Amino acid sequence: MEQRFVMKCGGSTLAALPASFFDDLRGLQERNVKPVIVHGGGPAISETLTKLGIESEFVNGLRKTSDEVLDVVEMVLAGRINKEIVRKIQQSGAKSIGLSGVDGKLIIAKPVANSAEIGFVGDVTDVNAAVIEGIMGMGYIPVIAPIGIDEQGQRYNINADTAAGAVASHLGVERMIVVTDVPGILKTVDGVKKVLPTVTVEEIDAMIASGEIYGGMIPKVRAAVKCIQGKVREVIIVNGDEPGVLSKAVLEGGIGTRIVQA
Ligand SMILES: Nc1ncnc2c1ncn2[C@@H]1O[C@H](COP(=O)(O)OP(=O)(O)O)[C@@H](O)[C@H]1O
Ligand SMILES: CC(=O)N[C@@H](CCC(=O)OP(=O)(O)O)C(=O)O
Repeated sequence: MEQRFVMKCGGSTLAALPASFFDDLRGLQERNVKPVIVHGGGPAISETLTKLGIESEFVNGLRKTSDEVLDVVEMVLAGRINKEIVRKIQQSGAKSIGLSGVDGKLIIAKPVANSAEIGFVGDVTDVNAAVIEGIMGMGYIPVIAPIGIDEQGQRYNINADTAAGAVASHLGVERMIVVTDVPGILKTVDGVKKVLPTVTVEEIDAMIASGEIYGGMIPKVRAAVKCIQGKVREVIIVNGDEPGVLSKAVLEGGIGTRIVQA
């Protein structure tokens, strides 16, 4: 039976993902375990902004996005990064189509509550699941850049974890896998950092309050909590460096941190 999952690939790890990672992805696709990829690329956006003499500013982890910054975000995410992932998947022998949330009105967005302060940053209001399902139905792996659009045609920059969680929820997949540069959620126990195998929603709230979860991990766990409150059964946070990480996470378990309802 076909199984589907959403995979979020963070900018922290994209450049370092080995060819074997994409071979693993192809292997899953061949076993009827079908991925939908949503990617980030924060570091690459910041790098390009620096080259253009534009400073990067963040408010609670979200990039302040003027119209000028939005052009760069779209250029880097929907252009360079998106096509790089599509090329790597194709090199592994699988089929892939890259698009942004603008294409086919895939990701419908509205301004975030504090948009007066941070500009064109969006929250997802709807996902056009039929377009994604159509691409998957043709045997292609969809690769989605987190740019949203509203009914007036305005573009929005969306945090990639938030976008991935919304895609997972709207597709009603069983599982979301968040690929990043750490082996899971880390907690210091007796002075030693350990990967937590499983974390519940209550534990996450406590770890954010105590500062044990901070920075880029916050949007991940918030997106995870939101989607497991819907149809998604589990979210697994893993390190892209680990050999065979995807098939282990999907088929075997026992890797990374699983975020579960209770
Ligand atoms: N409790 C935690 N466990 C692991 N990583 C954490 C934790 N709290 C914060 N982090 C940070 O979150 C980072 C991953 O988020 P981020 O850099 O935004 O990655 P990505 O580009 O993959 O979205 C880690 O490299 C780490 O610095
Ligand atoms: C609103 C907002 O902050 N958007 C992010 C989108 C990219 C992203 O989320 O990339 P990572 O997954 O690599 O962090 C940004 O502009 O950096």
